[in-house]
Amino acid sequence: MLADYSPVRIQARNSVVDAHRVDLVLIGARGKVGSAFRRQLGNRQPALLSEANLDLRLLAGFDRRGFAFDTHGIVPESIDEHMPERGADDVERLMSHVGRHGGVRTLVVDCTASDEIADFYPRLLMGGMGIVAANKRANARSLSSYRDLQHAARERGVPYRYETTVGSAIPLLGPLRDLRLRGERVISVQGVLSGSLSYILHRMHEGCLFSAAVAEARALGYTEPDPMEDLRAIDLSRKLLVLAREAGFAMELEDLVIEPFADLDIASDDLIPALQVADAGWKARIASALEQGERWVVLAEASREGGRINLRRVPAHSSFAQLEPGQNLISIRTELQDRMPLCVSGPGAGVEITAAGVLSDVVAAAAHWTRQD
Ligand SMILES: NC(=O)C1=CN([C@@H]2O[C@H](COP(=O)(O)OP(=O)(O)OC[C@H]3O[C@@H](n4cnc5c(N)ncnc54)[C@H](OP(=O)(O)O)[C@@H]3O)[C@@H](O)[C@H]2O)C=CC1
Ligand SMILES: N[C@@H](CC=O)C(=O)O
Repeated sequence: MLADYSPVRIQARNSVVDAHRVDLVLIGARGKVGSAFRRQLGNRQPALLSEANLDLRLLAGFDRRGFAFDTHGIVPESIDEHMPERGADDVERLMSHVGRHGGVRTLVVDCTASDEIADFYPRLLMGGMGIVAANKRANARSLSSYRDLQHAARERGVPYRYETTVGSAIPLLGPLRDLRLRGERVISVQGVLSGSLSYILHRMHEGCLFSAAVAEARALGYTEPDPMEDLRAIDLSRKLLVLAREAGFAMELEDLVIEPFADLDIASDDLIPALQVADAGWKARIASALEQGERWVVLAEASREGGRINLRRVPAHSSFAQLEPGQNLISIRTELQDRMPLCVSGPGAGVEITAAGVLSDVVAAAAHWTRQD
């Protein structure tokens, strides 16, 4: 039996006796998105109980360093730097505990950027647990492993949602799925899909140096834990792969032609000073585009034939050049929406907005799951 480790245990909730309970296990509990998610969850728990009859309990939260668990639920904001150290087999024991409690639905919320955690997904889904992920890794592996996850979720009747993995909280993957369910074939997707690169380019067009713009994007929480994943367009290629697959294109990473935004080999620790070598080159490139009435954008696009990510000069009046710093814009062409493609836009990155998108996924997953009672 697992010991209860929680720093603060919640009070018993007797007011809504018929509430539908869903337990949450939060991974990456003290990361930027994970922490914002906990704050937002804590704020919304009473309203979700009284207005939506949903009793969302944080059963456990952990990261690489710490681990908290309580069968009654943890006060989300109470997870902090004093969380007990994680033991070697804590996670394994938590998973077996959850597995034994078949009556209570458990949603695992992945706010990491970890491959190790993505490795767990098949087991979680097959074990009857739902998943909400901000982590893109699992869906950006081979097409067959992407399909296996979809299949496992369907077969076990458990939710698997990852709306924030493309376009942060912009409703994109859900509407795309709806289009396909009603039989509308997607022809192509095209857009500015990276929040950090959108921000960095915007700031450079305003006169900011490249290295300083990257530092700002990192400080604002727009970049990946390793910002080189954004600069090399690795994160963006994961997003494009997920978007293309959700659009119905049978795409592998090898089908994408990827031009890195900045192809530098730099470790995360000394990143900003090392990036200064590229400042002058970027300054000249930006000046030359502006002189011609153009702006640089990083566009990602995919169709059945393949996909491409590249840095392009576009007229300054074009929609892709007019975006706010960090904004994304995605244009979806379908059989019925070809001449006038469907366009969605909004903040493409940011800690609070991403956490809000994760919370939306959690609420939607829990509401849908418990409706089956
Ligand atoms: N920021 C944004 O705008 C958006 C972010 N996302 C995604 O959200 C995710 C989180 O980003 P962010 O919060 O900025 O990242 P952070 O680096 O701030 O947080 C990552 C968290 O994951 C934990 N973690 C890493 N590996 C493991 C592991 N093997 N086991 C358990 N915990 C682990 C870390 O714990 P520890 O500190 O102990 O290492 C940390 O708590 C990423 O996948 C990102 O792509 C998605 C959309 C937008
Ligand atoms: N690093 C990402 C954040 C969201 O996934 C980006 O820049 O878009």
